[in-house]
Amino acid sequence: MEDGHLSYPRVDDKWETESNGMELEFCNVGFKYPDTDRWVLKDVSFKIKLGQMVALVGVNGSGKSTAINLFNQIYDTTEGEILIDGLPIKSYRAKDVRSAMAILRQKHYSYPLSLGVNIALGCPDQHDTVTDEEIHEALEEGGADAFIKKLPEGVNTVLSPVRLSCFKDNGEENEELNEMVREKMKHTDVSGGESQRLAASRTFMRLKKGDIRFIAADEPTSALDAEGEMAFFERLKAQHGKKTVVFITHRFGHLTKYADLILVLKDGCLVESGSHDELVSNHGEYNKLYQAQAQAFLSSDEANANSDKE
Ligand SMILES: Nc1ncnc2c1ncn2[C@@H]1O[C@H](COP(=O)(O)OP(=O)(O)OP(=O)(O)O)[C@@H](O)[C@H]1O
Repeated sequence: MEDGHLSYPRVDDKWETESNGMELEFCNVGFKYPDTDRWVLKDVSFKIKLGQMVALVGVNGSGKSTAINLFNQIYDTTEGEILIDGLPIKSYRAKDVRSAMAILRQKHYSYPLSLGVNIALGCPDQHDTVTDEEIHEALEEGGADAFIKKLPEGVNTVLSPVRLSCFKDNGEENEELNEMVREKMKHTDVSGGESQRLAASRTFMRLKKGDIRFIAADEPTSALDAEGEMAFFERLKAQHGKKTVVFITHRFGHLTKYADLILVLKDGCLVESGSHDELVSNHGEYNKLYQAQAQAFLSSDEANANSDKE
């Protein structure tokens, strides 16, 4: 992709003072992954205002994560364009725009370094100036502090160490030293939910440093227990009005009801947009997905009455 020449954030009159988020606009965006023929996004248009909290919903494969990949300039649009703060995304230096974003993805990786360093790497440019206190705060915010305290080596634990081998001068492996290294390099397992808490902590660390204006969270709580999910949502809600937040979720409830705007994707098309109440009363795709979950909490009489209404 060609890099732009403008620095971000913009430094002209209006945008210099407007630091409470990032304005994002999709203008008739169409997208096919490289070397494929299928349109994954088709003629998608929407605008997200500064400081808004937006939910991106839709069934599996509807194109939600792809939209985040385009915000983050992992790929270029095939058709249409994306505007940031009123200008085409391509006119800015990609590094500047990415530095203003914190993206919490579905798949996250742990580097073969201590947990503390993994969290500090939330801000790669400044990881060596991060203090122990900041790491502990980020772990608390991501809900990872309790399980890390139980690990014998705490924040110094290395989850997946690199496998090392020791050789003698003659090129044969040195079994005695290998045994010592194996002992030191023991693999520590964490659960799916714990791993998600670590990824969230890395994102909260990123929010502490630098000028982050946009947060995207792709199914950030899919593996969390109910309490962990609620705590994470509260942390995210605290950013409302200060940063622009987009989250992808399959769980309809707490955060979707609170969102300023819900965008509903189906087969790569934006089929609905509005608030929770508006979309429920539309009786369209959102309501169908919402009711599928809500029915599980209703008594059988209420559920029957609802299905009669549909
Ligand atoms: N790298 C890729 N190359 C080709 N096709 C891809 C690639 N990544 C995703 N796709 C396809 O694009 C479509 C949209 O995928 P995407 O991950 O955006 O959906 P999603 O709505 O986020 O799904 P989910 O709810 O399952 O996470 C899917 O059909 C998927 O198979």
